[in-house]
Amino acid sequence: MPSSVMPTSNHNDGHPSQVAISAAGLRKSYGDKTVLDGIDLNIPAGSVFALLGPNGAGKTTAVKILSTLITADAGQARVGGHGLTTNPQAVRAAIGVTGQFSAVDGLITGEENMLLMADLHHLPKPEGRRVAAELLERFDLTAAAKKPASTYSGGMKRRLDIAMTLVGSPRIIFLDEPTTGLDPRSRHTMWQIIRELVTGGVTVFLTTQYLEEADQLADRIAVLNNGKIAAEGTAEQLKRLVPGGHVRLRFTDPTAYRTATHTLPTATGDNESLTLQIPSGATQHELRTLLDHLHTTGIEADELTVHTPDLDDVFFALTDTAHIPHQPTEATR
Ligand SMILES: Nc1ncnc2c1ncn2[C@@H]1O[C@H](COP(=O)(O)OP(=O)(O)OP(=O)(O)O)[C@@H](O)[C@H]1O
Repeated sequence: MPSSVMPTSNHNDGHPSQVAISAAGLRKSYGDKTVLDGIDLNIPAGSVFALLGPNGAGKTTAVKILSTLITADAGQARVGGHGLTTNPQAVRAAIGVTGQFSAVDGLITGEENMLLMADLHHLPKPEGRRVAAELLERFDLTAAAKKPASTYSGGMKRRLDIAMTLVGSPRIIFLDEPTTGLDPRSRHTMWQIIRELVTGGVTVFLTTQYLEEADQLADRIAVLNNGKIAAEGTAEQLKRLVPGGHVRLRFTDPTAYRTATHTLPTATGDNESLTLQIPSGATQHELRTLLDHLHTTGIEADELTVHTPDLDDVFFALTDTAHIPHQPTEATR
């Protein structure tokens, strides 16, 4: 068993499942502002966990606590099999942290940043050089290696940051909003990097404001709101928590649209775009019932799309913030 994971009392198929990060009742306040109000976590080794929440929800605070940068006011946590308060040194040895408090020094080159990291991890010089060169190559930074990191683009800085984190071969990596501010191509590159890390057995604790990012990457997602975890589960489980499934019918003929409006009492219509929205799940049975009804009443829509709830619906249902930045997601499937 890797030293950075701990067995739980749960045994599956005769093998103990392994937990990379666990927490119970984590609390943190600044003055009279409660930021974390009793957070419980249980993150299996080798998985991606996404902590999702609006600005100021406490995501960075959770990362800082779990990576020993600050202490919680109450609660317990174990990271990589080590108690946060009883053995913070061992926790630090097991983890890597990248994100808003990046370790990249802009005044020195990418290569020098890497070599500094290798020194911090007490790697012998030749090995430090080899590891640095390998990681720079892996993250497509070899050509820029001799340039000051301050000249790097946002995407390059994030890649350097992750490369620096990997010098210590951490089994658990905290990525605090790893793609905030990146263009779509850099964001997809970062997603690919994260997937490769997980394939290599690393546990990833990700914070994000991007619903699509959590949907794409995470095995489990927790939505943080008002200091508490409002819901936790797989993307599919979370989507099932909220209503929002509907079928949309679009017409070009106003008469057909009006007829349909009268025969479908649960539908809400948009008279300008001649579309009708009918609450419906995406199950075969519900769709067949609707299609049968359309057929027997002679309604001929020009377009029919099925919309299943997405993480946007979940987010808006579970958090009380009206606006968060999000990437366009496939609204109709
Ligand atoms: N050192 C501090 N002193 C006082 N308040 C703080 C401190 N650090 C964080 N806060 C407050 O705690 C709350 C949570 O902050 P945190 O950075 O954890 O949120 P976040 O979910 O990461 O937000 P964002 O997405 O904007 O980064 C915010 O209201 C913030 O102002």
